[in-house]
Amino acid sequence: MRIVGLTGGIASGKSTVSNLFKASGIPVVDADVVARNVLKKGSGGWKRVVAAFGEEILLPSREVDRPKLGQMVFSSDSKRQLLNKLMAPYISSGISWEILKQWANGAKVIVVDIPLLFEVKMDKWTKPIVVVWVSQETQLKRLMERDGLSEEDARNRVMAQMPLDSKRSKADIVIDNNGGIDELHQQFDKVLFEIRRPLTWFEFWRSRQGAFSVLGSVILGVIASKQLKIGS
Ligand SMILES: CC(C)(COP(=O)(O)OP(=O)(O)OC[C@H]1O[C@@H](n2cnc3c(N)ncnc32)[C@H](O)[C@@H]1O)[C@@H](O)C(=O)NCCC(=O)NCCS
Ligand SMILES: Nc1ncnc2c1ncn2[C@@H]1O[C@H](COP(=O)(O)OP(=O)(O)OP(=O)(O)O)[C@@H](O)[C@H]1O
Repeated sequence: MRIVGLTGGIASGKSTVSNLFKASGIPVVDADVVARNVLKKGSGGWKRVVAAFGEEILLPSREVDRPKLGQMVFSSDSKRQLLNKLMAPYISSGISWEILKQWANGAKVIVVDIPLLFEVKMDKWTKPIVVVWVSQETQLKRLMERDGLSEEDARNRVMAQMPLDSKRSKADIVIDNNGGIDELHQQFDKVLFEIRRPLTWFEFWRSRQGAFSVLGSVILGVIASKQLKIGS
């Protein structure tokens, strides 16, 4: 199985690109969705986060008040690191579980959309790595427009992540998303062509079909060697 890493910065356009992958029939594992499930009321992650940050981060429904927690952690490095530490094991096991489900479905190519791919060192599990890049100016503008944030809040969120230029330098494929949607579509078509190339042997063995082929060959080998022993 080919596990493509899709990353970038906040509001650089990852979800826009991952929607294009989904529309092309490629399954996408979305780390933000996994992280949201980890914070659902009553879950293990919720309990740890509430114990550490206090009940003031809860809404009357006892769900986490996400904008409030976001305000706290994006304006304080230590609080953000604490939140990351508490949620990391739940997020990584959630992502692994989602990948396993795609493996069991027989998927040959999947995309894992992880904003913090490099920061949480999951880049070693994904190849190729696609980085959706924009200039900081475009990033701030789109972030403020999409989330209705002040420039200061938007800057805090951007600064909470590894600089996009560093991510760009670690990419196998860069999508420059400074232009309009049509330009993005043109680049996407080339990326889709790349990631649909035939699997390498390693990727094939890592797929369900490959694992079953290896298992089948081992079983046949054992049967054949037993037959040979009986015959001799
Ligand atoms: C702080 C929270 C509650 C704010 O929720 P909110 O709904 O406002 O934002 P959302 O989850 O949609 O995230 C939006 C974007 O913020 C960025 N972001 C989220 N968490 C972090 C973080 N810990 N550090 C840096 N950037 C982050 C990502 O680019 C993400 O795509 C939420 O982001 C969260 O639980 N973050 C910690 C979990 C995490 O690390 N998520 C990233 C998945 S790898
Ligand atoms: N090429 C583009 N031209 C104009 N607007 C765009 C383009 N690409 C994305 N956008 C807009 O920019 C905003 C951010 O895009 P998107 O939500 O895909 O980013 P993201 O990287 O997934 O963000 P996050 O890290 O917060 O999940 C959205 O409002 C989206 O509609």
